[in-house]
Amino acid sequence: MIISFHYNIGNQGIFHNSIMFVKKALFAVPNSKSLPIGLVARFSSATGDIGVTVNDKTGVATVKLQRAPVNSLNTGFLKNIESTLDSLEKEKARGLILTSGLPKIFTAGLDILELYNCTTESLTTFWTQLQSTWLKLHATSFPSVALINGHAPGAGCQLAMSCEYRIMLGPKYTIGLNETKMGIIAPFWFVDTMIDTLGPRQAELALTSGKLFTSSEALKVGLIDEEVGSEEEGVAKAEAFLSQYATIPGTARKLTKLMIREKTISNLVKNKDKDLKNVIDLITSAQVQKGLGLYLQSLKKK
Ligand SMILES: CCCCCC/C=C/CC(=O)SCCNC(=O)CCNC(=O)[C@H](O)C(C)(C)COP(=O)(O)OP(=O)(O)OC[C@H]1O[C@@H](n2cnc3c(N)ncnc32)[C@H](O)[C@@H]1OP(=O)(O)O
Repeated sequence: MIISFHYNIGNQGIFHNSIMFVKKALFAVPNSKSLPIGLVARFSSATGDIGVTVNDKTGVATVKLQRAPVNSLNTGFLKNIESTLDSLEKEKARGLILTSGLPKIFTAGLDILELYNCTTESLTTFWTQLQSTWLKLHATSFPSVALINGHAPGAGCQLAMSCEYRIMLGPKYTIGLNETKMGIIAPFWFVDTMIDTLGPRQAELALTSGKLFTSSEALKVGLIDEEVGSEEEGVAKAEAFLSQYATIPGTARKLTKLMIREKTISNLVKNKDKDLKNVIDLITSAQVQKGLGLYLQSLKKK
């Protein structure tokens, strides 16, 4: 049986039971409103929706990001993602498939509106939430797969790299850390994650040029693990990857993962304040604000 719900941890919490014969919801939904089974509810919200579907045979949760138009990551949406991960940890999920519920976009990365014309206070709230959400995703106790079913620039690539396995739908979409193209630099923990994923040589080439890789280029350099031709194929491959862990003792698996990721995680944990200061200094500078304004305009002109 599959248990599915949709939730949004803003003021308008949603519990959307779309599948009949639900015996019990596996996950507690903070601030949620119960709705009659079968009733479809949609609230548009600045904090986005997260659709969670749990396969109760395997314990694997599929988490679909849904914040139209491009799943850009603002404070509320990041908080929503973090709360979802907390629920999955609490309920001892056996695996995560992180994907998008929108056509063509995995996530467009950071919401540039959180960076443009921001105050030091709003940027601090935003960036602290980003650090916190990323630390949760990077250190999940359960295995994670990013099913990249659309473009994944900037922090979209960062979220994908933090999953343990990446499957990307080809051939139309791109993925990468494109910060230098925007005249900004990737934070050191994005850089660390890319070095962990690609090795220093390919990471340097990718980061200095702000390269957005096609799926086949990404496969070649090891930014993704598999390229697929359809979402169905992607789901099947993700499930196959996760199924190998059914027979591996969870604690041994988790500790091994954390040992490998420890350096990158503790680099951020120890240097959170320094990271925040770097971001505030860079993002609030007149030059970067001008560049971000032009970048936003260029996106809107298309
Ligand atoms: C010292 C450390 C400093 C740290 C600095 C911070 C690090 C940065 C990490 C980041 O993640 S920065 C963001 C990186 N992302 C991008 O550059 C993506 C930009 N967007 C696109 O390339 C395209 O929009 C797309 C994702 C390929 C989708 O293309 P599509 O043609 O489908 O849609 P659009 O018409 O372009 O966009 C629709 C709508 O969304 C707005 N939008 C797009 N991306 C963003 C975004 N990241 N943030 C906010 N808004 C975004 C776009 O302007 C359109 O708006 P409207 O015209 O409909 O108003």
